Amino acid sequence: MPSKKALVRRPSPRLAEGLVTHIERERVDADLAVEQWEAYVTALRAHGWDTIEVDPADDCPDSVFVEDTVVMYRNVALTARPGAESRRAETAGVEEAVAGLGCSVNWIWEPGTLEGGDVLKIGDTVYVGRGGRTNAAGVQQLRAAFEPLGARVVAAPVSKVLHLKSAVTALPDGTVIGHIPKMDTPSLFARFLPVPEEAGAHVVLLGGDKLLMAASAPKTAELFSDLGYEPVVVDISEFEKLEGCVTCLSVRLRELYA
Ligand SMILES: NC(=O)NCCC[C@H](N)C(=O)O
Repeated sequence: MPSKKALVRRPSPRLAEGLVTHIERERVDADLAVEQWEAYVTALRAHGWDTIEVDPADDCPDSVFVEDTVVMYRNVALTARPGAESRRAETAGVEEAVAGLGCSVNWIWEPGTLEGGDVLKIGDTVYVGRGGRTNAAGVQQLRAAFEPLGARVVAAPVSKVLHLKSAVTALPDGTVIGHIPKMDTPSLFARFLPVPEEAGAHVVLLGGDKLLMAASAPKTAELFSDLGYEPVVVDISEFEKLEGCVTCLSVRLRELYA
């Protein structure tokens, strides 16, 4: 039986100090951010996901972006080693949470760096973005951790956006979706559908035809509806000001062993 659990982490009171790399800093409304985060968690729960709150990391401004701290493959959790030093303290609480769920835990070690936002899984293919936050040693360690378990790891250069999944994610049938101006190498993906908005490239698969998407991609939501999908739209404007997207606010655990 596949599991439907998702890790989430409440925003830090220091959220507004979060990192920005590829965009201009804008003022973040911390209260609105908490409301948006609660609505995001509610949307996951409404679609059958059992959400598990990782202990908050109030001193880490970017800790709400929990996806970056761990990568799951089957029952194995690979604890990330963020390329952003200010984010390294985030991993301890997440490691505790996944160990508590019975996962086997593995680590990215120095000199490797890797952030979960750079890892896109489509079946047993694991795409990994080599860019500002994930280095070559991180890619090698990801291969060493997951290829013996049956994964095929494909590395993709990322230079225009923060993470691989800022540029591409995938539909339930495995079609990769991306906004071409933000992609380095669209030709890497055999079955690819371009989308008209940057935020349209980000979907969280909720199950069946349902796609969790940001309100900032209305044209892409229309495109997906027209293709027979059901967009579930959430406003995450305050997280987008910090280069966050719908994927980065949770880690879905679909193959727990217990
Ligand atoms: N996976 C993601 O899209 N993570 C977003 C992280 C945003 C955060 N401000 C950062 O720069 O690390």
